[in-house]
Amino acid sequence: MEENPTIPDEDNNDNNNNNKEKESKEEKEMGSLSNSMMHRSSSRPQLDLTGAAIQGNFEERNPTILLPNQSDDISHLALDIGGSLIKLVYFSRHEDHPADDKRKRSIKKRLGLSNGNRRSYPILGGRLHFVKFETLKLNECLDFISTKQLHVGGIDSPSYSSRLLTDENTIIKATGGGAHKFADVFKERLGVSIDKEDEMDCLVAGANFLLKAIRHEAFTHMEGQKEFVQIDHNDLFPYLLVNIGSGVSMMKVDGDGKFERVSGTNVGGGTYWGLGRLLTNCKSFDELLELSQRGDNKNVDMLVGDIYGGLDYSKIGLSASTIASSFGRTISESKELSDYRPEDISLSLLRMISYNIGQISYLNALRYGLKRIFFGGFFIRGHAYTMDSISFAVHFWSKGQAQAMFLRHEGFLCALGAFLSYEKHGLDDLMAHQLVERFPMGAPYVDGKIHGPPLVDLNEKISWMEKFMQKGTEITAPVPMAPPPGTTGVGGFERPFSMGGTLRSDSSAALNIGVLHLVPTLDVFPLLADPKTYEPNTIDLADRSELEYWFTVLSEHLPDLVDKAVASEGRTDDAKRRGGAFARAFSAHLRRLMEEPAAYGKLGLANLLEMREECLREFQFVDAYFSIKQRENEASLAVLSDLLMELDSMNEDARLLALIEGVLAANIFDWGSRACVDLYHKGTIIEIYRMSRKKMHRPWQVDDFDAFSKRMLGSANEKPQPHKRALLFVDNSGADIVLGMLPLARELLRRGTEVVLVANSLPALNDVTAMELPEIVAEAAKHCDILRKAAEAGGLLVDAMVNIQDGSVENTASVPLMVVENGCGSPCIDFRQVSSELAAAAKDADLIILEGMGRALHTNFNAHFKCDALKLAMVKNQRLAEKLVKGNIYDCVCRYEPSR
Ligand SMILES: Nc1ncnc2c1ncn2[C@@H]1O[C@H](COP(=O)(O)OP(=O)(O)O)[C@@H](O)[C@H]1O
Ligand SMILES: CC(C)(COP(=O)(O)O)[C@@H](O)C(=O)NCCC(=O)O
Ligand SMILES: [Mn+2]
Repeated sequence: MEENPTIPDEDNNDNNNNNKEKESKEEKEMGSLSNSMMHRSSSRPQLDLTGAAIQGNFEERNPTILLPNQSDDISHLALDIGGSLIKLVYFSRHEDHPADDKRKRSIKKRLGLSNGNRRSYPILGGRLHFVKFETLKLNECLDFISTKQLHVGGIDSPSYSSRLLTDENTIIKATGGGAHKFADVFKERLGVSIDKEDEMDCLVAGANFLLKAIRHEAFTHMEGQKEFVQIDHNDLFPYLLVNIGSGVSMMKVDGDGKFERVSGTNVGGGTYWGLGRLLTNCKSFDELLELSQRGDNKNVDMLVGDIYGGLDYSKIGLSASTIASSFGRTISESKELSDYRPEDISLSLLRMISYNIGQISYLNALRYGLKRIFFGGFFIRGHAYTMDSISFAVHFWSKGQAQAMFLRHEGFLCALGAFLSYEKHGLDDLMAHQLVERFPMGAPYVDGKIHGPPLVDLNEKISWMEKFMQKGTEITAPVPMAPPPGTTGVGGFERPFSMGGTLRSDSSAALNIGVLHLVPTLDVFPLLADPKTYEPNTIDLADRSELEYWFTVLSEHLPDLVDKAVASEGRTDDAKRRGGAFARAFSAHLRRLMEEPAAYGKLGLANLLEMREECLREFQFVDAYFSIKQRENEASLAVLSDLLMELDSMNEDARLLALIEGVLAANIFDWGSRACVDLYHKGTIIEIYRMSRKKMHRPWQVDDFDAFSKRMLGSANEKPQPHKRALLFVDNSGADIVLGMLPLARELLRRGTEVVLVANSLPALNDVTAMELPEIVAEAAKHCDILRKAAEAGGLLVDAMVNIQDGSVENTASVPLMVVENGCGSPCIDFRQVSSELAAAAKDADLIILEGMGRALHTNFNAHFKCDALKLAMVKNQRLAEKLVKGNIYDCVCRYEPSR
């Protein structure tokens, strides 16, 4: 029986019929602008609860709940049934109907993006889930598969109706010994046939896929430090792959499908767990591993010093603390097993096995001249000390020539390989930029195991959260450590680093993998100067003081955010409960990341800010700032014509300056900044905007305005060509977009530059979304002919679009103003993963303008582009201002970098 309370398996079991009803009611209430956004949210998986029944004993803590009519996902499943664990990889695709609104259709036509010019993927977006069970508990695994109906149908099944009955011919790919051993059980229990795939083929296919497709898959782990390794696809082979499962396999991998099993050892994970269980009476693997964390193996191991009377054997380079013989000390004393501490036994065993595997691996790497060794298999279990021990052994025996690397999906290589062996799924072509890993409340906390039945609805997920978080705080508390043992190393390795104070409890920090979202429509932004070296984050949270600072900022902002989110849904009881759950979930993620910053891959500030938005969505807050955004848009639109008149009365030079000032001043409307939110209590939107404009004195803290102005306006005797197309990455709603970016867009249009407004695909804080923009532009166009004509030409005005049939007829009176979505739902932007429409729009662009702190400072401040780039932002945080621009809060950045 698992210790943990019932927990969700992933992020896809969280909707219910109530929410469907709620959404449709809100859709009506909120009118057309929100329509399509709501649609997005309802594209989340829906659970059909009709006919749901509790199966088995009602008294049981975690009864299995059967959902006979569950029609959420169409799934595809592959298994690796090993000697110790069953690993399951399954794919889910919810019936997604991406809003095919007019804007999208029109922009697709305009940019020549038809569905036909991309390759067609049988998997058009979906998610890969990773789950494991103990092989001894095969029944739990079968129940899980049958509850989730994973064995029914496949990715090509058109609908649930075709899945009602198990197809006699349903075939599931499986590998591992159990694929042979348990084939009959699968036939009997689930009515499916097992299609056996070769384990070694799968192992290598899985490893190659992960190394190619997941950006932060491989890492080194030395002396407690985890560091992700950027793998160059062209320089991956050959390598040694060591899979430490129950037993150990060592493969020399020369390419896709090209490998040889060069060695192995029978002393592996099964040995540690089996022998450990006999010697310590532990009831679970994790318990055994946790014991080792408090162990001191010098009580069990015979050290060089024990043999040499406390002296080093320096002639052959062995210190007194070197283990001469694992468990060797137990022969010389007349002690019983019960006289030894289980902690010491567990540690001694763990080191014996890890060193042994490390050494054999190195010898094989040496034998075949391989520099890199990747370690996989669940023996490693993301355990810091195990990885340190293996790394040490490889480093020690190779005298620093070889390096051990580990894989985040360590134990799932074979299962993933089996999954990849299905033909036609198109997965093998997926690239890193088409995969987004998310860490819903569940995945990181369940350790890939299922501790109870899948949750039926969001309500249940929230209850679980309430229970689990209480327990979770216990679990995530630091483990009290015994004083670090002094003399337990192999030559010079006095003690493994991770045994020191920073050790975390591994019962909460087990599998650091999330759910892999496959998004084939994502692209690398084509205007990045060098995609290979591009790093979006300006702030690296590997720096402890940065992490602590931003942890505090985000934690302090949480109550206000919850309040906004709950208010955005009318403060209903349901919203309040979800708000509480969101706060708990996000805090838990923050705590987890404070414990181990690299737990979910390389961590930058942008990842934290995105995770906050994802967490809100997980608890079905569609748009927490919806009404605030509307209010600010209205207030700003009301004064737009006055502003435009004022601008039009200026000469060209003064106007350009006023426009840039206007963008910087209006960037103050940021509901993500603590300082700004405090300001809003002090005046109306317009008052604050005026105050902000008044303070816009040049020189700004970063001030390349003159260079930009020269490029735009030239000098008296030289008038430059206008840019052909500008991409304006817009930020916040209200004054920011209406009084800042739209007037700037208008100026560019007036000068004959096509303008593409690039906005978020999904809401984040008070950022304006691509869905909302056409309506805002339409309103603004009422005050301005330039905007109207350009918006018409760009197919943006709905009325106009009706007349010109989907915007296909060009209006030659003006260069077009267009809107594209960026593919993100975050206040920041990662240019390695943008929407295909943005990538297409970028093709003809020769100017990009990034606006706001999220997109121009937290991310991309140091990014280089192939075209001219202008980065505009007000720094709304004191510490960032000091660090980044050696200035103060409310200073401004106008950074202009001509094309490279
Ligand atoms: N929860 C667990 N239960 C049992 N063994 C575990 C667990 N977590 C990690 N392990 C370790 O992982 C090993 C199995 O690794 P795995 O890669 O799944 O191999 P196999 O395919 O042989 O089952 C076990 O022998 C044990 O050392
Ligand atoms: C979330 C944000 C990046 C949004 O800024 P924007 O891109 O809208 O200019 C920014 O508000 C932020 O960094 N806030 C946290 C810092 C603070 O509260 O001081
Ligand atoms: Mn913003």
